[in-house]
Amino acid sequence: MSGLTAAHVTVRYGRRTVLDDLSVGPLPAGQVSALLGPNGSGKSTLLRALAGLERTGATVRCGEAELSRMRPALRARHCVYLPQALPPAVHLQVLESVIAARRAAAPAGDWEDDEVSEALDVLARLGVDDLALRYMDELSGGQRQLVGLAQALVRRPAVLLLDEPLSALDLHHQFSVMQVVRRETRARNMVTVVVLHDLNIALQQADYVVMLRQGVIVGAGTPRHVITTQTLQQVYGVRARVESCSLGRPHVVVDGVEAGP
Ligand SMILES: Nc1ncnc2c1ncn2[C@@H]1O[C@H](COP(=O)(O)OP(=O)(O)OP(=O)(O)O)[C@@H](O)[C@H]1O
Repeated sequence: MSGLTAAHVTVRYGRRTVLDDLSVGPLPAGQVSALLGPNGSGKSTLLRALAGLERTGATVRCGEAELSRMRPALRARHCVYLPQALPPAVHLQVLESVIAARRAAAPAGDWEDDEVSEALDVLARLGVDDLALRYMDELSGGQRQLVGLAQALVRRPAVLLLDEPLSALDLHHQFSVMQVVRRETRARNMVTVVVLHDLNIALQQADYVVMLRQGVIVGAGTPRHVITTQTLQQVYGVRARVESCSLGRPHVVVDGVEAGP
């Protein structure tokens, strides 16, 4: 079966069970899936479990490959995870950092002759090729986030896991980055999973969404199917509607918040 599936995902922090025997997927190949849910609902924990970065008894498969049986180095080649934290502000040129990421993903001796042009091309697709010769420790937070995405994309994974990749970006870059991620996902038939807070971006840019509440999946499917007045009330505690704009695209209008628990 094509796509990413995970079964029996259980994650505990100390005595606290955050995810209890969760199953998710298949998250389709060639499409962007968004993990949604309020703060603390378990999105990052689930993403880290998919990446193999949490101790969990889960079985994680991508197509025929069983990721959960792979050695960490091999799994990391299949599956690139970009954490919420920005890439470190080290004194390294942007271009070097992207080339280093590409080399880390390719087996030794399998580096391509045109790695410089490949790295520049990824930076150009994200609209930041003008930063190529700048140093990471001289960049703004948003610029570093874009370079982090370039480092992830240049590794050409089968599975791309992005934790809030838009958090430091301006409005233009939020949309342009999602367009690049969608395009790359389709072109390479990747499974892309993105943790998002912006439900309007999820409605317009994700193909598939999984909504979590307190570590439990309350809905999975197309954004229009999952993001509804009922789930917004139940999961986010807001009174809201999903309307169509003048171009017919869906967007969330919030009328108020429910009384606190
Ligand atoms: N290292 C940790 N140690 C203990 N508890 C943790 C740890 N990391 C996360 N948790 C707890 O696990 C739960 C899920 O956290 P997680 O970061 O997965 O949520 P999230 O949905 O990604 O939240 P946010 O939207 O705020 O980033 C939270 O209650 C959190 O406090």
